[in-house]
Amino acid sequence: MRHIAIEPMSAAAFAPFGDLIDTSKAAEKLINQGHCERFHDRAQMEFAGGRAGLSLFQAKPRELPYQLDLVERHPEGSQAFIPMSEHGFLVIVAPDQDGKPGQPRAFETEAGQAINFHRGTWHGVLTPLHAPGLFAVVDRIGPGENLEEHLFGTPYLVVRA
Ligand SMILES: NC(=O)N[C@@H](O)C(=O)O
Ligand code: NI
Repeated sequence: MRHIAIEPMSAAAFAPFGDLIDTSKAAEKLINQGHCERFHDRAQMEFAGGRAGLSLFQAKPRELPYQLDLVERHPEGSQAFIPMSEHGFLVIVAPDQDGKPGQPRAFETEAGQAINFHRGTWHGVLTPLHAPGLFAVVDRIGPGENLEEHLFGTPYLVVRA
């Protein structure tokens, strides 16, 4: 089985696929009488022909090595995964190659980080590595199909480098 080594997550490495959302860059605003830093407007979200939806996902934590059988994409909108617990999680993406996913890449976030897949980005489904696996998800609610799946002929195995 082909291996994918987990890469260190960074905004630059993830930029072709989406936004890494965290507090590493200084807050733009100090609000609430100085009691709160606002890390303002940190994701490029799209909800073509629909609206933004906020859902909770209760996902089963996975073990590493992780067998990757499938990636998917949302042609009409972005999708943000926001952990509701202080844990990192596994993020898998792939470039598009003529309508099919190219070589997948794997990242592991740090506690306190969220991600937003840009519209149409090939990605693995929500993959927690720690319980409770509870996430807020912001994505498109609207008419028409917004899910395209690709099953790999041969699965990949995601491993720590
Ligand atoms: N299908 C769904 O609601 N979730 C997936 O899009 C996912 O990326 O986990
Ligand atoms: Ni998705």
